[in-house]
Order: sequence, then C-alpha cells, then structure tokens
Amino acid sequence: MSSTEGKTITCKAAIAWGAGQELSYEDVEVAPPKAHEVRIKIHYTGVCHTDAYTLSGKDPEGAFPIILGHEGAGIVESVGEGVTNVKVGDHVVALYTPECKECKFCLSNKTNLCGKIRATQGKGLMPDGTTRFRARGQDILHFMGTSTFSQYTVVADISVVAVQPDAPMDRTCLLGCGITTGYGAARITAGVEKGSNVAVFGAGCVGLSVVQGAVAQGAGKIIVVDVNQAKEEWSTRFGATDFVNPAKLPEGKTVVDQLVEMTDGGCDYTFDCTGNVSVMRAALEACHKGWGQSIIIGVAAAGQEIATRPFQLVTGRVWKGSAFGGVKGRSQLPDLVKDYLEGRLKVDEFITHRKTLAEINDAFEVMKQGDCIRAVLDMQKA
Ligand SMILES: NC(=O)C1=CN([C@@H]2O[C@H](COP(=O)(O)OP(=O)(O)OC[C@H]3O[C@@H](n4cnc5c(N)ncnc54)[C@H](OP(=O)(O)O)[C@@H]3O)[C@@H](O)[C@H]2O)C=CC1
Ligand SMILES: N[C@@H](CCC(=O)N[C@@H](CSC=O)C(=O)NCC(=O)O)C(=O)O
Ligand SMILES: [Zn+2]
Ligand SMILES: [Zn+2]
Repeated sequence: MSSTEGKTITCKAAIAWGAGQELSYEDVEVAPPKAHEVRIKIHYTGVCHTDAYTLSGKDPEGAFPIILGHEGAGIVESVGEGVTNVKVGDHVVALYTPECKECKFCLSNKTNLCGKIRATQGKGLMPDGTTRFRARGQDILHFMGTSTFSQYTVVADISVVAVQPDAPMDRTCLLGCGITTGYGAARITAGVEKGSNVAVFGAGCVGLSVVQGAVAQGAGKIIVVDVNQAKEEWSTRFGATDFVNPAKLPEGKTVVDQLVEMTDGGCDYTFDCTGNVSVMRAALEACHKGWGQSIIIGVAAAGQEIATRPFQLVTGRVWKGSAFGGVKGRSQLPDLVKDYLEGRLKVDEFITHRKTLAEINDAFEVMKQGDCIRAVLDMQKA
C-alpha cells in the first residue's frame, strides 16, 4: 500500500486554461481513483501534434480548462475498487483508445474503437461524469481519457495496460500514440502486402512509423512525400525507398502525376499523416485504379471536409481511416513493447528533444520546427 493511497495528491501539471494560451505549470489536486479507476504516477510523456491541435482550439471536442497529454508511461500508485487488470507498482502505458473487451466494438475484430466510455471521454470527464482534477478552486477537465501532462493522473481501468517493467518508460510512452498509430496503420488497418507500393504523406512521428510498418510488411516501393526537404534523410533512415518533395516538382506536374508515374499506375496503399484535407485528396487520387487504398490518419481542424470526384471511388479506390493504428491496446500493446525490447521495433530513433514538465511550452514550440520528431518530457524532474 502506498502512503498516498486514498488521499488527494497535490502535484505539478501543465494546465491549458484556454485555447491558444501557453500551458500553465502549476499545482493540481488529483483525487483518489474511484471504482474501476487507476491513479498513475506519470514518469514520461511524449508531446503529440494532437495536443497542439486541441490547444489551438481547432478540435470540436476541445474544452477548457483541461490537462492535455495522451502519450504517457508511468507506475500505478493506487487503484479503485474492482480493478483487476493492473495493480500498484505495475509499469503501465495510458491508452487513449481504451479496450473494455466486452462492448460490441471490442467484440468485433473489425475495429479497435471501444464504445464503453467514449461519450464521457469526449466531454473531458471520467466515466461517472465527474473530474478528478482541481486547481485554483475549479474543476479541470481530462483529455482523451489520459491527461498525461500531470505528474499524477486518473484513468479508467480499461484505459491502461501493464507492460514489462524492464522496458524504459521514456520509450514506452511513445507507444501510447505516435509510433503505434503509424506502425499499426500499415500493418493492421491497411495490412500492406509484400511487394506492394506505398506512399506516405508527411514524415513526422506518425508517417515515419507507417514507413517502419511498411518495411515490416515487406512493401516494395515506400515513397515518402513531404514539403520539408530535411525529411528525406529521416525517411531513408526508416527504410523509405524514395522521397518526393512536391515543392520541387517541375512546373505543371502534380504529386499525383509523380506518384502514378513512379508506380506504374498508382500506389497500392497511401497514408495521410499530415491532417491537411488537400493532401488527403491527393493521397486518394494517387492510388491505383481498381484496388488502391488510402488511409487517413491525420486529424483535420474543425470545419474541414474531404472531397474528391465520386468516380475515384467508383473506379475502385478506397478511403479508410485509422485511429491508434487499429491496435487494441490492452491485448496488443505488450507485444509491441516486446518487439521494441527485442530489436524489431525502432523507438529510440524518434526522440529528438528531451524536456522537463516545467519546460513544456518549449516542447510545444520545438514541435512546430521541422527538426522535431518527438519531444519526451521527464515528468518527475524539477
Ligand atoms: N489517427 C490517429 O490515431 C492519430 C492521428 N494523429 C495525427 O497525425 C498527424 C501527423 O502527426 P505527427 O506525425 O505527429 O505530425 P508532424 O507534424 O510531425 O508530421 C507531419 C509532417 O507532414 C509534413 N507536411 C505538412 N504539410 C504537408 C504537405 N502539404 N505535404 C506533405 N507533407 C506535409 C510536415 O512538414 P513540416 O515539418 O514542414 O511541418 C511534417 O513533416 C497529425 O494530424 C496528428 O494530429 C496523430 C496520432 C494519432
Ligand atoms: N476530437 C476530434 C478528433 C480527434 C481525433 O481524431 N483523435 C484521434 C486520435 S489523435 C491522436 O493523437 C482518434 O483516435 N479518434 C478516435 C476517437 O474516438 O476520438 C474531433 O472531434 O474531431
Ligand atoms: Zn497522439
Ligand atoms: Zn469496448
């Protein structure tokens, strides 16, 4: 039993008080977990573009004040009544895509989405409709069921998975979103086949992880498309065979023309990892007639919509989406940790910046620069 069990913990968190404002590093009170909840001491968290997107105010579900963060690893501090899947002292990864293993989504092998707590999660609340965070005398909302930008957080028991304790938490945190998302999108959502031609739009953490997944599947051409020329070297390092910078194409030649030419008629699989709806259209239209599939991973701002001529679909191209790479977190994440520890999955290579929680605004700043793949925050270092 920990000395804090059953008590409110006061610790540091980065609170987003309003859209577009800097995060505020300050004290937060974290209430003990209720039934079927788990309180986690967060040791490390990654910063994902989706955190910045919600902070910007572009997320239709974004509400404030809130504690963002959804790429976290830590150790279970205490558990509420009825929790059986994790125990105090377990090393865990928080799951923004929970897995209850009993709803119709979880029982389906067609999706990794879980329906059990999605409604309250989308409102920034715990499953009982309340919050466990308070600061400045106010309730603070949860984010994506995880809120990892706090030294302690409370999550539903279905939103957490125990992993091997020998896996370094500054790496396993990245399996909480970016790497798993891209890797899973290639392997699970698309199921890229051996020898197939793949194009990946956007070589951030997600896009490079798609490349890694495509390599694991034995893809033929793996073409990265990015407007940042510096991403060519990154793409090659992860196993891409070709790189296209749309800004460097001859006048009058579109990226779709280029990809169709490079792949004898179009790609078997394309992935949008930018969140830009014009890019999503190009990704679809660069697919091979008859069977090419385009997977949307990027998150687009409120009000944005995708468009194409229906003829593109009539002639056999398929548009699909992927959340958390199609990975069922509680069932499949421990195997990804094992793959990392046994050298089959690159993780260390994604970390370009390291910061403390107090430096979180710098982490958001570096994320806007082209040389940042992932910034990892040490949550316990002062
Ligand atoms: N569906 C899901 O489950 C998840 C979705 N996401 C979403 O995935 C997206 C990618 O995330 P992440 O990898 O972290 O983001 P990054 O910003 O690191 O990567 C995006 C890359 O795309 C490049 N880019 C921007 N515009 C274009 C363009 N027009 N054509 C080609 N490349 C372009 C960027 O270049 P530059 O460096 O110049 O900006 C950057 O290199 C985000 O929208 C994020 O919210 C993230 C995790 C999970
Ligand atoms: N809340 C937004 C959509 C945000 C979104 O699409 N989130 C992705 C994960 S992004 C991770 O970095 C996701 O998994 N979505 C599935 C879900 O159930 O939220 C909006 O309302 O548009
Ligand atoms: Zn994310
Ligand atoms: Zn479920």
